[in-house]
Amino acid sequence: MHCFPCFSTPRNKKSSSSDEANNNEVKLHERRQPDEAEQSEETTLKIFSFRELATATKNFRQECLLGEGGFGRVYKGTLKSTGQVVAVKQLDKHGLHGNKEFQTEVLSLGQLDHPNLVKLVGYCADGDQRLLVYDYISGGTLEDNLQEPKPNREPMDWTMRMQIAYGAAQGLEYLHDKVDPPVIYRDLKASNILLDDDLCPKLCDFGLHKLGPGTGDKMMALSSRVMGTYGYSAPEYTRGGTLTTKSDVYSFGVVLLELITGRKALDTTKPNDEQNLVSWAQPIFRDPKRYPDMVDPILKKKFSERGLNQAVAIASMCVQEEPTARPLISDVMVALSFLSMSTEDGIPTAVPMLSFKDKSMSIALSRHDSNLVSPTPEVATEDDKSSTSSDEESSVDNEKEMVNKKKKKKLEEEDSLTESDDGSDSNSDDEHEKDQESQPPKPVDEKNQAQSLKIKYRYSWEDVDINEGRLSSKSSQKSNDGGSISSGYESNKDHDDLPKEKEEKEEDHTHLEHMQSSKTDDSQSVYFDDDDDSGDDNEEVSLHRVKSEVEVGSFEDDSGASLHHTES
Ligand SMILES: Nc1ncnc2c1ncn2[C@@H]1O[C@H](COP(=O)(O)OP(=O)(O)OP(=O)(O)O)[C@@H](O)[C@H]1O
Repeated sequence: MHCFPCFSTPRNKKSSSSDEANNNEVKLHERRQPDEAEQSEETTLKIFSFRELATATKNFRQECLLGEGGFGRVYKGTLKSTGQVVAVKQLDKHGLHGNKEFQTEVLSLGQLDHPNLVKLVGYCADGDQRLLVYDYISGGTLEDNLQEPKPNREPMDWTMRMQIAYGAAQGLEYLHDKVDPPVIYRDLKASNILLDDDLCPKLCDFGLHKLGPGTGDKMMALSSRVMGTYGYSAPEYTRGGTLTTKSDVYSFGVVLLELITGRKALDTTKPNDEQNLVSWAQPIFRDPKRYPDMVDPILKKKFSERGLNQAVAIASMCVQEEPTARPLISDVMVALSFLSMSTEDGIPTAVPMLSFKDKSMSIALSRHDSNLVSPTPEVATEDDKSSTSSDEESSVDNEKEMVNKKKKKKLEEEDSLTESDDGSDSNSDDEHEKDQESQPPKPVDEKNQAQSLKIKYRYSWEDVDINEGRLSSKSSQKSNDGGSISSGYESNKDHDDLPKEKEEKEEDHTHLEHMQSSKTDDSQSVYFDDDDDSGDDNEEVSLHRVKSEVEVGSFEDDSGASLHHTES
């Protein structure tokens, strides 16, 4: 897959020179990044004369016209000085800012720099002409690629679609979280996502209005004309015009749905009840058995059930009516980073819930994938609900005993296998593991999750290296056989593997602190919370190279919560 190189995080360059104009260029200091307050960046925007751009676009000839949008016409051009191919956006004159305002806005746009954003190369403010010059992106829009695939191009497969979603999420995450003040996109849609020749997505048309500082949920008042496109606009925005970063998350959810289904956000050629993609999808969200039916038929069922379930779970979270219920784009991005990985068997690795800033994403995904949270019935009993801490200690002893018994049994089984296998057992573990991984995920009994106090879980963690531009993963499980633990995590593997794997993987693990499991009022929910105020550190760990042993305590009930929390 060619797409990953452009997904890497841009490296910040240190600024050394001044911001004064130099040789037809304006040098500026980049907006401060929140995590690098003392570092400033330098970016360069070219100032073009109208004549230069007229030459580049053959005098804005019709044959160079790429299209026309809400802000004006866009032409393809070639800069005479450098030979660079560009897209020149000639802004409609009516309602344009004055020169100073325009420059201020453009200069701040020029500071935005991310591999998943179309780069602003320069601008022209000549007389009453206002033009923006962007890198030309040759692969067309996502909308065109989905709706009218080029004859010489294979239709986008499932993994490619998830990679496009992942790239778009990265661009949006940059605007929301890495730029200060955050930039609300306002008009995210499939026709504003351009694809390069490698199908790497680039968001265009962002930030054409300056946004004020946010409070709370980065709520920002809409100060200028209403934007957005029907079918993509969040309901709160359509109703009252209030824009937040969560409005962008809604639009992103619609784009993700388009990638999954191959349908348009709004398609007036369809029957009434199918015209609006979100309205059509809502009842299906509640019925996972119907998920395969919503997938783009062009994919010919070439997708994994787990990947589909999780992608639909993410999309359905994003398009929730209530903005605060929608996930953060950073969590969406993390989830998609896992769903977009190519694996040998085509089945995406399970998403480690530790990666998320917000619990809601873990909950939604765990409902769709027993690899994330899967209770084992063997130790969960009704009586356990009223257990005391001494009960729990003895339960730990019982668990240890059980683990030891299983370990013994497993060793005996392996011995007999070795004898009968004539030395060919070197691969047997791998094969055994593969067999188990290929098993369909066990359904999650959510009720049982919430009620059981002595649920044992094992956690399936991933080893991810996003920084190097490639994503690799391996799964491992680990249990706890010591310490006052009353619960752990469970993957979709059998418990029988547990002790052996523990021995094999133990030295690889670093410890992730302060994980809790709690029961909430909502009997459907199991929360995995980060108890540490410095949660960001943990997120940082999980985003980059996650090797963690997770140990989980449990709440007894809502009233007399007895939280057990052990670090080892
Ligand atoms: N940097 C670019 N490289 C290549 N094509 C581009 C570029 N920017 C815009 N285009 C193309 O120019 C056309 C007009 O784009 P523009 O973004 O102005 O409008 P739109 O996305 O069609 O509508 P809207 O204004 O509602 O977003 C589109 O077909 C778009 O794909």
